Amino acid sequence: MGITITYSDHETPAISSFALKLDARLESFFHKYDETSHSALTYESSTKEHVNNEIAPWSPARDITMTVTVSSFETVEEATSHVDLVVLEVLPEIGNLLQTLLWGPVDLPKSDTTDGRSCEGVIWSNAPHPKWNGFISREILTSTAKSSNSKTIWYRMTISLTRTLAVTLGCADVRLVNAPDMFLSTTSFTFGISVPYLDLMGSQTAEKLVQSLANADKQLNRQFGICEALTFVRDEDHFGISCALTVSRISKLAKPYTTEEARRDVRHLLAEMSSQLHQDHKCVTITKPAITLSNPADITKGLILQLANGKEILAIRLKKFMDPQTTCSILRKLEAYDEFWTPYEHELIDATTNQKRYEFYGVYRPKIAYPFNRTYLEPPESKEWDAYFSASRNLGEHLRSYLFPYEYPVDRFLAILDSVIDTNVLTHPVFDAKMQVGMLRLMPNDSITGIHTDRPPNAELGSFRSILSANFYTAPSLSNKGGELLIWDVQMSVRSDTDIEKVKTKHASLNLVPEEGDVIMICPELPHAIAQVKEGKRLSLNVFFGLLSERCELRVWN
Ligand SMILES: O=C(O)CCC(=O)C(=O)O
Ligand SMILES: [Fe+2]
Repeated sequence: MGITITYSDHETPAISSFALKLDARLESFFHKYDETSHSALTYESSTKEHVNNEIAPWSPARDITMTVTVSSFETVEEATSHVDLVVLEVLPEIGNLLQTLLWGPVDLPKSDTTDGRSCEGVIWSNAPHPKWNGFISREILTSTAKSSNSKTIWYRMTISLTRTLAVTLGCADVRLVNAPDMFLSTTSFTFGISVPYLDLMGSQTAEKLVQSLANADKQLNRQFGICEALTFVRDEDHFGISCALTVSRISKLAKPYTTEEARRDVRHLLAEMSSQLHQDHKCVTITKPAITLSNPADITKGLILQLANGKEILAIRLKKFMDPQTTCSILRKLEAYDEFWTPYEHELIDATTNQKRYEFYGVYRPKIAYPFNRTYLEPPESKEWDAYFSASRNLGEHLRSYLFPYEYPVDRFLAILDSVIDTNVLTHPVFDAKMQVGMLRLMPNDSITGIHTDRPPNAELGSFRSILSANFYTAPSLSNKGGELLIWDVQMSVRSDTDIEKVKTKHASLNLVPEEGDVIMICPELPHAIAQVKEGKRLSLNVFFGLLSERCELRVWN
């Protein structure tokens, strides 16, 4: 059994001293637990690993997130025979322990019990803490699928320290392995809320905000049978207080959380907050959501159109699209061959002179893949175009053959997209040849990309109303290991360096932590960057799409 505690920011002195104190107490508890229980408990804390690592200057992370994950079962039989024991012994023990260690026993009333619409036995309580200015929410959520004889239990305690930092403590997740229906149909979305700093000066706004979110949050739980996490970010330079809210719906019916529902909930929260804060709606800004789909079949044409130009949603994540055991691990074998890789340079085009230059952003590509951006602004007879089309096999074909008998994940992804919106590999109109599809991108430890936008300047490719990109992530969970995908919800004039300079002074609107096997689609015309890789290597596979101006169809290339 493994327990991992991760802290997102060690640089802040308040956080590091808090983390070290908690570490010491937990370590001694886990040591005792090892001696008295039949199962060994391994304990890891991120404070041990990354104390000196730098946080990307624009990283919005200013909170602590500690996650305790308990997963000790390999087989259904084993899980079934132990689950009650584990739930009874381990969960209350860890939950109560963390609570007691930090603040002494607190009586959390089981104030709300609802059978929810789609899950059973949600116990949710939220209590103000007697000693300090904050609140604790504690959820025990169980869900039983009778058909598959499976049971899922979540336990989470969230502790928010008003105005200073937020902590999510103890997400103990006991999963039975034969419950694929349950996990396939879990859908969530994330959005951010921020309140301008001025309003917080000398006022009680922050406390009220916390309270109103807690109330709204309670209602959301009641309404949908969802579990959620709130994190608050204190950002003194720009926004004041901001918060990211992740809402997940657990539905046996595989019904995705629609954008309409997300919007309705955002409106609901906004109204709730405004009335409690006596504030004008305009003072509260709400960032657009990122949609997470656990089942790729839930993708729709509507979602893709909402992502176009970053107009309505900022990202679509397909969770665990690729199999870690096969596709991801086979692709990751390539990391070891230094001779396979060469620097990939990002193009920079001066908006006034139309001159291009290339800059190394810390990303490597396979030598056998000729980068399409080398052809930018080059005439058809140039050596760059010749190099792009002359290879007998392009990288996509190499990877398809390398992965055989496992599928090339881009093929399945394009087939799924094609079932909802016509999707074809772009045939270059001048060369009458198919473009390459799929670019591997390797970022070693410490690398970091600048904030950039992507749009090919070659008009002959077609007329596109929006560019989209999809990234397939092969690394084990990147959480707390850096390499987050940061997106700024700022509409740019085409290739404007001044706009990018302005963006650099702002915090990202969205900070996505890619996990092994995920695919994340974004609109790369919005400024985006990859935060510093802090551990291991970040290997991903990237594809670009153009949404045609005249027809609702996608063209694909790299
Ligand atoms: O690897 C990523 O997360 C983002 C890659 C990127 O820059 C893009 O999709 O345009
Ligand atoms: Fe990009």
